[in-house]
Amino acid sequence: MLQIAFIAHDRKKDEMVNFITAYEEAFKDAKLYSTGTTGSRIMEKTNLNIQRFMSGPLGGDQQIGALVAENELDLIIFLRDPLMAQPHEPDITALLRLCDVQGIPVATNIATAELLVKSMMRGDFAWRELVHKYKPE
Ligand SMILES: O=C(CO)COP(=O)(O)O
Repeated sequence: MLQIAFIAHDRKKDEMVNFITAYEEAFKDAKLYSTGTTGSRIMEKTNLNIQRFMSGPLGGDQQIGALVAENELDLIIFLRDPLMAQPHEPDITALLRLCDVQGIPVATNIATAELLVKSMMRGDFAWRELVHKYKPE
């Protein structure tokens, strides 16, 4: 089962909710995670069940980062706000760095998110199942 995380900064939350609503079917068989407020907003508008972590500024990005460090996540959709400074910028940078360490597909804008989700729907993420299967203990 694919494991996916959703994160959106405040001014990107509507875009995230609209996107997930449009592609809800594609996410229904995955194990889903999110930061606190993003997850609440998505669950209000969809039937998806999401395991929510802390809100981003309170450590949610770091909690998702811990899953990335263990190579547990297969896809991250992280709609960042490029025009607003965040108090927890170091956490955001750390999360994206860990995605690069593990080679995890991560979308930071809606155009990339759409391409990755379409690719996931086609089955292009099968290699991630192998990552899980052969992960060292
Ligand atoms: O700040 C965030 C990610 O950096 C998102 O956190 P929330 O989903 O709790 O708003």
